[in-house]
Amino acid sequence: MTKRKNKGYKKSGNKRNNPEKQNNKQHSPQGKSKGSPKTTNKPPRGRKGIIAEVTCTGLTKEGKGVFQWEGKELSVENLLPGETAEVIISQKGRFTNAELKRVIKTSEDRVISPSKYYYERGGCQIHHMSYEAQTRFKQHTIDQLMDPFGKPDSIITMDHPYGYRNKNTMTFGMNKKKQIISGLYAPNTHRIIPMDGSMIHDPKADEIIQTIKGMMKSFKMQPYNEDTERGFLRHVLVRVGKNSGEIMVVLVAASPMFKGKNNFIKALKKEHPEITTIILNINNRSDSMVLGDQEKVLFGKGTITDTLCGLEFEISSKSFYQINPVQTEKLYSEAIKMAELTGNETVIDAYCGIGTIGLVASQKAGKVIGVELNKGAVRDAIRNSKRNGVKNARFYQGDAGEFMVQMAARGEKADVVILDPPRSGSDEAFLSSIVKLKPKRVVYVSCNPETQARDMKYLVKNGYKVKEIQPVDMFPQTVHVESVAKLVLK
Ligand SMILES: C[S@@+](CC[C@H](N)C(=O)[O-])C[C@H]1O[C@@H](n2cnc3c(N)ncnc32)[C@H](O)[C@@H]1O
Repeated sequence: MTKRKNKGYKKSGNKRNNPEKQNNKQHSPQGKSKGSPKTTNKPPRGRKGIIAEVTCTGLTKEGKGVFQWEGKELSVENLLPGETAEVIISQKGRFTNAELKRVIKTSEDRVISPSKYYYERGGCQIHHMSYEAQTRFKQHTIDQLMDPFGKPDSIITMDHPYGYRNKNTMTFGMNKKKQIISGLYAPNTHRIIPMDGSMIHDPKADEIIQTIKGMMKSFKMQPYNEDTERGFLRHVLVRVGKNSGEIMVVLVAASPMFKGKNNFIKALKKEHPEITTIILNINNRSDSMVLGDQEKVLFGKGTITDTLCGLEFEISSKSFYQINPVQTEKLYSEAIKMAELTGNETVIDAYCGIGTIGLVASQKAGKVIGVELNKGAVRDAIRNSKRNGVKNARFYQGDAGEFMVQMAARGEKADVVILDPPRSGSDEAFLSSIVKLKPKRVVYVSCNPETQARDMKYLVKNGYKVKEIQPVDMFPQTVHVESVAKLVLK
């Protein structure tokens, strides 16, 4: 658990200016600093900007440093509260953009990130913050969002907040020198940031992806080009069973015509005998979905197995599986505690994925009913139920809201509802059915506390009371927070 301090986070407006103890170390994201800062009140249009010296007064929810400039509140990546810095300010259309040039006074919360992609971020928006400061930031975020319901507990932190992701996806492309690159898309674009790994990825998964990149040239395998719609390999997804050691590699290609397939697979297995299954996924879509519908197993059984909370789970390529298994065990244990199961209850596991929460709950419940939209995940859940010898759980495929409406219409009963919806949260059909079914307890697990708070507001208006909120740090180095809340029928 971490100490609860409130340092320089942005509340509303930009009134806070809380420079903590600072030193005068210089920190230059672009390597060099040139000349003295200039300021004018009109930033030029386009890429060239003007340089301004600013002081950071808080953080946005995306983890960007907030500062005032010419009467405007702006934000910039990689700047921390209390720090002064030179920023490059430019105008693009109606938007004023800021880019960090160099930090003049650093905060005691700043750390030298172990990532060599320090300024490219790749999803780790706050890896320049000490882990202690990250957890303070997250606690503050959740405290603010949950303010209408009471004070959340202290966030459950991770002992080793690196290398935790069990699923890595890298996109392939070509740089201007016609060299093959792999990396992550820059936020909100399809521009690839070349990276050969990340501090939060499983290192073995990164290693396999780099091997594939290295093999592409000799196998004359072209990366797919979205503009010309030519080429073959779009992405590589690697899933690692952190406890079992099993590894799945998914080659996402634009076409099923895989020239030299057998030799490629043979060579990859030779380099990485630890790979237990290889899948070819065909994605000829033009949207930003990584996986297409069509799949062919090229080697192994097409799934991996992992253990979680003492149970075994079979996972297929498209099924959701929590990406941080160490913290997932803590999260699930909180959720099960909140469910207060005595062995007799009927429990609904809504948005159940491959059945993980429901199967863990089944050991302490009378009966578990799971519902999930993704057909493959439901197949996995049924298989997982059998694999673990669970006799009191049933899994159904469908929309959780519609399923609950039908349950309510049939006058069925549920004692506890556990829901774990996607980032967009639940919907009115689902929530209004909870109100009709009247379970004694609702345990709401969420990776997006904003939509969780919105849905909890509905339940509170309609007869429920929030008893406990437990944040869990499932995504260290990023701004995301997981939260589990217990609501009881008044
Ligand atoms: C955050 S995941 C949780 C999965 C599972 N509880 C776990 O911990 O692994 C959300 C799940 O909701 C499923 N889902 C999304 N929309 C849904 C809907 N309308 N009805 C049912 N399931 C849905 C997704 O396929 C995904 O498996």
